[in-house]
This record gives sequence, structure tokens and C-alpha cells, in this order.
Amino acid sequence: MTAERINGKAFAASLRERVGEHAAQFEASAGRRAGLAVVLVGEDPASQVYVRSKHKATVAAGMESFEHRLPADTSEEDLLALVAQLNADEAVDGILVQLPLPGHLDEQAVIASISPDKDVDGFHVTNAGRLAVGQSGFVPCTPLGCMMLLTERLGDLSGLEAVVIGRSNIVGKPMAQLLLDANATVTIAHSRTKDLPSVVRRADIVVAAVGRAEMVKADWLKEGATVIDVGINRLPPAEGEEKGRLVGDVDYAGAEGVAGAITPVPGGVGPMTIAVLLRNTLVAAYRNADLQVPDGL
Ligand SMILES: NC(=O)C1=CN([C@@H]2O[C@H](COP(=O)(O)OP(=O)(O)OC[C@H]3O[C@@H](n4cnc5c(N)ncnc54)[C@H](OP(=O)(O)O)[C@@H]3O)[C@@H](O)[C@H]2O)C=CC1
Ligand SMILES: Nc1nc(=O)c2c([nH]1)NC[C@@H]1CN(c3ccc(C(=O)N[C@@H](CCC(=O)O)C(=O)O)cc3)C=[N+]21
Repeated sequence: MTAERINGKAFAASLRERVGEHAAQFEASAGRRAGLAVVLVGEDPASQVYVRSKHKATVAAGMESFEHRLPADTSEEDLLALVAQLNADEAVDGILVQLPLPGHLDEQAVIASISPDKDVDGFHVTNAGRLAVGQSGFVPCTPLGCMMLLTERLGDLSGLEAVVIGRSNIVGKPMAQLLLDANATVTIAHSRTKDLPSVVRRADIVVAAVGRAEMVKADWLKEGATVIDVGINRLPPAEGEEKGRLVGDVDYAGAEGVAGAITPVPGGVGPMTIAVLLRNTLVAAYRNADLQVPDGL
């Protein structure tokens, strides 16, 4: 059996198109474009690539993109002052501070300074709390994108066994909460989990968010499982390569023979993250303008 390849890139493109149509309607009713501010501190090359693709996607969807690039030695005071200015700026609906931040900056303090109503990453404790108790807020983009891929593939998730590997605040934990809200039976595995292969083997749904190249092997999977690979890992360059290949947390080539469906890396979850960011920004814009958020956004 060869698993179906879940085409996140194509799904993300159709989501971006839908967001673009709603963004045009927003502009017509609000008299301004929805706006996303992205703050990048330092020159991390991977972060620069992400920030550039966010900017392009934002503009392509008919929204304003405000980019703020700050030097690596920016003080916390200056960064907090910029966030305060963006919180107060009526042209800015969403604020994203690219992580990781340089070591001298306190990420928790910076995230806490973002207005929860502009926190389109869903990282603020207020939005994490809203998700935990079932109130509407902003849900982190990567887990929400994973849910969209899962429901498109599986429909109703009620009663399915889901195993999330990883418990970070930005991926694993919110992912588990969304699966629970969708009535799956959820297990969260992490670095202290005993016998991870046998935990994963009972799963109808596996979400791997670890950050270890090709860690999840084919013989850990139940036949027919749906596998969502969040990991983005750059392998060391092979002979003759300038850059190493990008791989996920799952051994794709092996898993393909056992899984029912699987997301590739690249072209799976990554593009969904950016499309959902645009979606969250437009939702923020409707709410900030006191307009009804349209159905289906
Ligand atoms: N596609 C996308 O859009 C995005 C991709 N990513 C990628 O997803 C991956 C995870 O990101 P993130 O959640 O931020 O990472 P973190 O490093 O914050 O969390 C990793 C988690 O994996 C667990 N873990 C580490 N080693 C093992 C192991 N050997 N067995 C089981 N669990 C283990 C850790 O456990 P413990 O808590 O015990 O330490 C931790 O909970 C990364 O590759 C990242 O690049 C992230 C965000 C967006
Ligand atoms: N405040 C904040 N919010 C984030 O959402 C955030 C962040 N910080 N820091 C870093 C992580 C990582 N992340 C990705 C986004 C897109 C791809 C993506 O589009 N990947 C392409 C490949 C890109 C490539 O070729 O390098 C793919 O998987 O097909 C990957 C990873 C968002 N993150």
C-alpha cells in the first residue's frame, strides 16, 4: 500500500485564495486594508526566509504588510516600545514577532506585551487560556493548519486515537487541545515517554512535532494511520550539495508503505502555517473593525 500524499501546499493555496476574496470584501466594507506587522530581530537566515515568504503572501492576499527588522543587539526596552506602538496603530490588525528571539530577550515578556486582540500567532497567555476553556480567540497557526488537513482527509475525528509527539506551547499542546475539542482520544508524548514506538502504534492520527530528523519510523505506525509531519529539519549537506535537504520528523519513504495518508516536508504543514496566519489576520481585522467575521473564513 502506498499512502496518499496530503498536499498541504495546494490546500494552502486554496485557503490563501479564499482569504484574498474575503480581504477584498473587508477592504470594501471597512474602507481600509487588513494589516499584518511582522517583527524580525537579528539576521537568522531561516527566519529571514520565513519573514520574506510571509510578506509576499500577505501582499498577494490584498493585505498590508508592515515589516520591522531590528538589529540582533536590540534592547528589550526598544522591542517592547515597538510592540506598544504597533498595539496602538489602527492600521495594524495582527502582530507577529518572529521566534526564536536572540538569547538576551525574554520571549515570554515580549509575547505578553502584544495585545491579545492582535496576537494572530495565538501565543499570548490570554489566547492559550481561551483555547483551553473553549472561548473564541486566536489559535496558533501551525496546529490549526494541521486540523484543517486532518478534517479534510478524515471528516469527523470523533473517537479516533490521536498521538501528538511534542508538548511545546506553540505546536504540541494547542494541537492536542484542538484534537480533544474534535472528540479524538488524545495522548501527548514527549522526551520522557516510555516506549514511544508502542504508544504511536495505537494511533489512527499521528502528529509529529519534535524537531528530530526522520525519528518516527515506519514500524511505529498502525496500518492506514494518518500522519501529520510538523518537523522542519535541515540535514547536513551531502556531497555536491550546497544546502542540506529539508526533512520532517517522520521517515517519509518508509512511512509511505504503512500509513494511509501522510504530509510531505516540504509542501505539507509549512505552507498551511502561512495561509492560516493570513486567515487569522483577516479575522483580527473584522473583529478590530467591529464587523461580523464572515462564515467560512
Ligand atoms: N511547519 C511549521 O510551520 C512549523 C514547524 N515547526 C517545527 O516543528 C518541530 C517542533 O517544533 P516546536 O514544538 O517548536 O519544538 P520544541 O523544541 O519546542 O519542542 C519539541 C518537543 O519534542 C519533544 N521531544 C524531543 N525529543 C524527543 C524524543 N526523542 N522523543 C519524543 N519527544 C521528543 C520535546 O519533549 P520535552 O518537552 O520533554 O523536552 C518537546 O516537547 C521543529 O522541527 C520545528 O522546526 C515549528 C513550528 C512551525
Ligand atoms: N512568531 C512565530 N510564528 C511562527 O509561525 C513561526 C515562528 N515565529 N518561528 C519559526 C516557525 C517556523 N514556521 C514556519 C513557517 C512556514 C514554513 C514553510 O512554509 N515551510 C516550507 C519550506 C520552506 C523552505 O524551503 O525553507 C514547507 O514546509 O514546504 C516552515 C516553518 C513558522 N514559525
